[in-house]
Amino acid sequence: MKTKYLDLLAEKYDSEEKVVTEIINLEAILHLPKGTEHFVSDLHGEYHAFQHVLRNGSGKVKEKIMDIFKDKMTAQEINEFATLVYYPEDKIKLIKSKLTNKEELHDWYQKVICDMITLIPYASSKYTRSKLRKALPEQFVFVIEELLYKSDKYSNKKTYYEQILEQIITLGQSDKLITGLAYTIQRLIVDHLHVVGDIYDRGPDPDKIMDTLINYHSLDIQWGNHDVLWLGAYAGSKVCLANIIRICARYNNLDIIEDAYGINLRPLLTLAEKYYDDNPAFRPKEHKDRPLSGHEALQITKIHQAIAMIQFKLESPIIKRRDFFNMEDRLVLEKIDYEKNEITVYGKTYPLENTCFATMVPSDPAKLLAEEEEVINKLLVSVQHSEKLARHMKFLMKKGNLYLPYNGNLLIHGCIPLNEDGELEQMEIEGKVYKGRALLDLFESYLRYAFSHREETDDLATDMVWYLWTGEYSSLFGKRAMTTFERYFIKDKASHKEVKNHYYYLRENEEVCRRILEEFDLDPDHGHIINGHTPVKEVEGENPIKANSKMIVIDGGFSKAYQSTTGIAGYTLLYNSFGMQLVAHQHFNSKDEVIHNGADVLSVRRVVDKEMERKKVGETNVGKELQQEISMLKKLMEYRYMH
Ligand SMILES: O=P(O)(O)OC[C@H]1O[C@](O)(COP(=O)(O)O)[C@@H](O)[C@@H]1O
Ligand SMILES: [Mn+2]
Repeated sequence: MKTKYLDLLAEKYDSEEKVVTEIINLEAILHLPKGTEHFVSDLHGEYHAFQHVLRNGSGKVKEKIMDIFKDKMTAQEINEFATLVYYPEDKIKLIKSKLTNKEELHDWYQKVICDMITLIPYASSKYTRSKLRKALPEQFVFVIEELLYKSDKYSNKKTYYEQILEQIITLGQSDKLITGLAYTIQRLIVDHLHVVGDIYDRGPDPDKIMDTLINYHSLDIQWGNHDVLWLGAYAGSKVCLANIIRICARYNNLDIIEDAYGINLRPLLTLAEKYYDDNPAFRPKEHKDRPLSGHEALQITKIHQAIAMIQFKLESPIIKRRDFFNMEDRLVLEKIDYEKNEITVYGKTYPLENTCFATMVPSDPAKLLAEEEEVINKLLVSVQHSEKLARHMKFLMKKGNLYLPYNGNLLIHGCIPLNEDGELEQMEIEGKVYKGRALLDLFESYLRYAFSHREETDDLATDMVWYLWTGEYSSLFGKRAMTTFERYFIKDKASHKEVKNHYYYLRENEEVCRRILEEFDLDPDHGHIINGHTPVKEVEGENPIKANSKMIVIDGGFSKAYQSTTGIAGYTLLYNSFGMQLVAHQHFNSKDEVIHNGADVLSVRRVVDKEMERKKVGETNVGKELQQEISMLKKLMEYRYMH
């Protein structure tokens, strides 16, 4: 090892005692049980449902409360207390509104603070004191530590402790303290969060989810195809940009574009008003909590058509300049017989309905009108100048990857493209053939390049981002083609079918999963593949745990739009030192219902895997890093102090 590095390290550890203390500390941590990992996916803008799952730790918070208080509290009291931990601000307000006098409130404060102080040591029993300290509300660390570590063996301090509590209450600090402690408990119960893709699209509040994630203590993200679409838009892909606006229009979510991200839709609206009218195929989806006036609905219908047509036109030149995308079938505008109003795709001819081709010149159907070009260019400027979007996209890049090997498992939103024999599918890019992990690494490097060269809009890297959204061998999409055009304009549903990559059938097979794990240098005896992306249809009896538990699919549909297909409201996964558990969530109605009725989402647990022996930090990713630190410190010890 370079002595220079050791000299630098010695600046931080400038005494023998400091080195020794750190080695002892790290060695000891390796023997603590591993922290709880929490996996979620396909959040699709459903901020409230996500918040609930995050705050209740997929049921873990209540479980810990039960462990401690089941003999001391009624079921009703446990519910109330759990709700307080999930939503402290709202619950405190509600309780206060019900209490009639100061004494009652005083007693309530006293009891609740004591209960929380009782729960915290249990919730933090896997952690070092220093880690617990970091999780405590900063302004109250001293007070809380006094209460947490109270020892009154000699009965000298009884009144001292009582006084601390009394002063907090009389000085009006209880609400703040209880709120802080509630968040401490949430944080202690989940050590690390994995978001296995698709934060964006369909639901109303992806931006709020991003803000939550930015403030979360520890997480990683595996991008989904919808996240990549947003990254692509920000990175300069006009076709990705057209797509995100189209999807927002379709789901009546243009507020995200206009209000949340401050992107100006006026030029698009002007164009839309000029060329389009009502059209049943483009009316926005209805939400019972966000009703639209007739006028608003009509406006969105027009915008939806305008941006969809721009999208289809923008696809054409990319398909033509990138032969190897192998997407000629998607040159749909050029497959239309404009006289007969029909289209021939995949060898079949269909009549078209609900067409809106006012801006199209049949002799050159993919040509953007000057007005359309101006609109999309202005939109791009607006997107790339949104401060909030910049913040969210940069975070998505910083915490995100296409896939992640973590603690022996492979986390990936979509798939590893396979051929029908279960071999890794090959793709030729710029004259070289790639497959498996190498293909994914290349995809990721293109995305990162495009992101850091936002001014380049038609280069290979930017086109590749769109390929990740919709290409046959994209690990995020993994279907033969996206039939968006057919879904709008062809009645026959057979034309809407999107043929899935073999992966989605072969992943039922243990051997296939084992080989994929090996491709990523993971141990097939212990690892699992964790996927999102394809809604698991519980109603039809589909099992999210596949291939003898090697494969777990956790897209149960947070997305309200998909809940009737899945029959549940999302899966999440927990992985602690005892093993892995899948949690199936029932419909989440509203936060208010939880706060008022203590009605928690009922969740059903299924054990995926049990550890034979409790797993320790030493066996985890973090443990490996700590071991490296220890070995450095030992070298420093020899070099500096052991002569
Ligand atoms: O249900 P919608 O919103 O029309 O979206 C359908 C489209 O979404 C996709 O399923 C992609 O989104 P997912 O990643 O959520 O599956 C496409 O394959 C399909 O064409
Ligand atoms: Mn997806």
